[in-house]
Amino acid sequence: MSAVIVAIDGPSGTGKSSTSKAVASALGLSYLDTGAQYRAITWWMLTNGVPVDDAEAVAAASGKPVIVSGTDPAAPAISVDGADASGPIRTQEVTAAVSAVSAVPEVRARITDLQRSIAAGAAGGIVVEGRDIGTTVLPDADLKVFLTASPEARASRRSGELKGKDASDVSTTREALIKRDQADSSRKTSPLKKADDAVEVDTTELSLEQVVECVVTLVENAASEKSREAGTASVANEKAGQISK
Ligand SMILES: Nc1ncnc2c1ncn2[C@@H]1O[C@H](COP(=O)(O)OP(=O)(O)OP(=O)(O)O)[C@@H](O)[C@H]1O
Ligand SMILES: Nc1ccn([C@@H]2O[C@H](COP(=O)(O)O)[C@@H](O)[C@H]2O)c(=O)n1
Repeated sequence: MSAVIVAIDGPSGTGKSSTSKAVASALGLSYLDTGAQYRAITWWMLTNGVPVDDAEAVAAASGKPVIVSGTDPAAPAISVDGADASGPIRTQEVTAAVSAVSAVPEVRARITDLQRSIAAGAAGGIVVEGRDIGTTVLPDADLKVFLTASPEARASRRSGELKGKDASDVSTTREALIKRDQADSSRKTSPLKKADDAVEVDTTELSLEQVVECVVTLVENAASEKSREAGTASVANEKAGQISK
């Protein structure tokens, strides 16, 4: 399969991470969780005493943390200043603060550069998931997918995940998801938005396996199309070369 760049965006809890990891594993592609990077910078702000609601203070500190993301879908990794951050970035404290930090333009500029350089280095192709991948980070991606699901389905999936760890009930989880989506959709810089040329997949009534199957097919079709276009271009170049001889 040719080295495809796949952008998967959508609101919280629609299945972006689960789907992206499974699709990347199935097709031998790299994987990048961009939400983890925004969580990592937020965690750094919190642990270094930067007031996360003070956009100027966040902007001034945004160049300080060294964030390194792994791209193996079987073992997604993220470190901040050399320390493994995969656990700490999933706390409720980080989840509650991440939308404020990710709305700061200086933070987005820095993380976007990082994401583009990781995607450019993925020689075998990559699945990149987030909120603004299709619209801003990789507007020339070979395939853009926008996952959606009803707030009820998303809340019930998340509550199932949190059982035993957190007292959140479905309705509290639902309100928190909606609040985060509103903040992410209404920020000025690169808001959460479906790209005009993205394929929308409503996962409300689908199992994870069905979503993965659907996206794998979309990626395979995009890869075939890319190979066909590359073949057509090389034949055209060859003909142009013969004519100019
Ligand atoms: N189609 C599906 N059916 C049932 N459960 C699903 C489906 N897709 C994902 N899930 C489950 O829903 C939960 C949230 O999925 P996931 O973390 O992949 O979503 P996400 O869009 O990446 O969320 P976030 O943006 O908040 O990180 C997980 O527990 C996952 O196993
Ligand atoms: N491309 C992205 C990805 C994420 N964000 C912000 O990070 C938050 C956490 O994302 P998760 O996928 O880990 O839940 C998210 O709520 C956004 O604020 C972003 O801005 N752009």
